[in-house]
Parts: sequence; structure tokens; C-alpha cells
Amino acid sequence: MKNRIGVLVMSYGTPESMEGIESYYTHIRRGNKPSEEQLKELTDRYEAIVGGVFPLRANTDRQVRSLQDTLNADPRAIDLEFVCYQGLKHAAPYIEDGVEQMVKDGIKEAVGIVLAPHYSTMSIGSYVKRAQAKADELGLEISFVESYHMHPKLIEAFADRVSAKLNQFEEAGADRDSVRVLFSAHSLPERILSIGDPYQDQLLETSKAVAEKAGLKQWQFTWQSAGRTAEPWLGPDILDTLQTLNKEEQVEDVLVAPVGFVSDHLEVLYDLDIEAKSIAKEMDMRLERIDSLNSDPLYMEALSDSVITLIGL
Ligand SMILES: CC1=C(CCC(=O)O)c2cc3nc(cc4[nH]c(cc5[nH]c(cc1n2)c(C)c5CCC(=O)O)c(CCC(=O)O)c4C)C(CCC(=O)O)=C3C
Ligand SMILES: [Fe+2]
Repeated sequence: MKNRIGVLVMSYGTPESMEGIESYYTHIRRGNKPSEEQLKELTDRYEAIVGGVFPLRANTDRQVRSLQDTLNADPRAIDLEFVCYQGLKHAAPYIEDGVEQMVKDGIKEAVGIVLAPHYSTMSIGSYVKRAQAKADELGLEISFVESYHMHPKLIEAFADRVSAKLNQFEEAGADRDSVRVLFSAHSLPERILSIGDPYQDQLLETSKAVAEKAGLKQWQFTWQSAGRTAEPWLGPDILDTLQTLNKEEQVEDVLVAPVGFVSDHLEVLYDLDIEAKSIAKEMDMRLERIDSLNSDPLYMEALSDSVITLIGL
């Protein structure tokens, strides 16, 4: 029998139904129920993108299945069998459930990886901490891919998508080099910078590499989806950036490349496709977004190669 390696594939998680939004939101808020107003605001956003279906759930399911297939097709792993388990941060199956299932299935060696390319103590760091704690409790050996933000196949996958959209701008009569490309990612509280968190630097590194690969002339980085709390979050926010570009540089064509995300979900389908697009429309700007990676084969290979490299094959 082949030696089995468990792969804990971690992702943010999304509600299972409209009725499940409250408990999901409560989990994100560390056990504090949202106010009625906050709940309505989030429910309205989900309603606008899903009409009853939560795209992140199906996308994560597909990513996990494709990653398992990609891992098992790698010639370096001919003597191994990879078995992928889901572990979600804020929904079932939770990270701890995934670890527990591996142990139940007799897995002795495991690797963890997150469906987000950039490391922050507030994102990947917290996924890893929870998985490690459960693995320690159950005596499972586990190691982690902490980031893969410069994997050449990830860069290529993003650059292909940027080029494809620029081609569309060109076909519609725009000058390719006048399209402003905005790389974006989920904002985090500003205090991460004072603790030396690598998140911002890694995002800039990815953006620069994608810009080079796609031969971009005009690009910049901006944040999106900041939380509405009292403390300051990293900026500038994309909505402000769009206004600045319109007023100060008379930019007419914008392409958003949300490189901090790998899937279609709320931050992409609502914050960009609905909110940012409507602001752009008011200013007569044309705003497009690159397609999300979802289970793109190059992305799957970037994940698979990161896992296989980590275990030293
Ligand atoms: C860094 C980061 C990523 C990227 C890395 C990664 O993927 O891990 C990410 C992804 C996601 N965030 C998501 C959803 C939400 N995040 C929230 C709130 C928060 N996110 C934060 C950070 C991040 N979030 C933070 C610091 C908060 C404040 C509360 C706290 O300190 O934890 C809230 C509460 C309401 C609101 O603020 O909007 C929701 C609903 C979904 C699922 C969407 C869907 O279901 O389609 C995804 C993929
Ligand atoms: Fe979030």
C-alpha cells in the first residue's frame, strides 16, 4: 500500500444558507452576535451576489478535489497517495474537524496549506495556529506551507488573466497602455505593520512580478474590503483610489486584479463587481476585473508543487 499523506486544505468558509449567516458572522466576531443592523447589511450583500447559493462553498469544494487530483498526478509522488481534507476558518467543517478526520482515517503525516497566497499573522498565521494546536492535541505530525505568493505558476496564472482582460480593452478600442491596473487585497488593521507582518510586502512582491510578466506600464496597489471598526485599516481603499485616478489623472479605463484572493466570493462579487463598479460608473470610468483563479490548473499546480516541495520530494 502506498504511504498516505493527509493534506489539510484551509479556507475562510462561507455560510451554508441565508439562515446560517448569523452564526457564521458570530463566529467571525469571536462569539459576539452582530447587531440586527450589521446582520441585515451582510445578508443584503450575500443576497445581491448569490440569490440563495454561496459561491465560495462550491469553489472551495472544487479546489480541494482538483488539488488532490493534481497532487496524485505528480510523477515525483509516485510512491505516495495524497488525501485532501477541508478545514474552514469560520464554517463547518472547521479546521479542527479536518485535523480530527485525518487522525480518524489513520493519517500519520500531514501538510497544511491555505487557499490564500500571502502570509499575515491575522490570516494564514491564525489558520496554522489552530491546525497545529489540534494536531498537537491528537498527536498528528503536521507541517505547513506558509505562503506561495511568488510561485512562478501563480504569477503566470495571474499574468495570463491580466493580459486576457487587457486584450478585451484593446478589442473595445482602448489603448492597452492607458489602462490602469490596480492590484488589490483585503485590508487589515494598520497595527500589523508595527509587528513586522510580511503581508503588505508579499502583496507588493506578487503585484510587481505579475506586472513584469504581463508587461504593464501603469499599475499600482490598493486595498479593499476594510473592516468598519474604530481602529485604522491599511489604505488607500479602492473606492478612494478610483476617485483620485478620475480627478487627478483623468484615468478612464481600470482593470482590477485582486491578487489577495483566489476565488469568487463576497469581496470579489460584491465589493468589486457591485460596489466598486457602481462608483466607477458614476464617474464614467470603465472598470473590469480579472477572472478569479478558482480551480485554474496553473493555480492547482502552484499549490501542489508547494506541498510536494515542502515534504522534500
Ligand atoms: C485577510 C483576510 C482575507 C483574505 C485571506 C483569507 O482568505 O483568509 C479574508 C477573506 C474573506 N473574508 C470573508 C468574509 C468576511 N470577512 C469578514 C471580516 C474580516 N475579514 C478579515 C480579513 C480577511 N478576510 C478581517 C480582519 C475581518 C474583521 C473581523 C476579524 O477580525 O476577523 C466578515 C465580517 C463582515 C465584514 O467585515 O464584511 C465577512 C463576512 C470571506 C468569505 C466571503 C464569502 O463568503 O463569499 C473571505 C474569503
Ligand atoms: Fe474577511
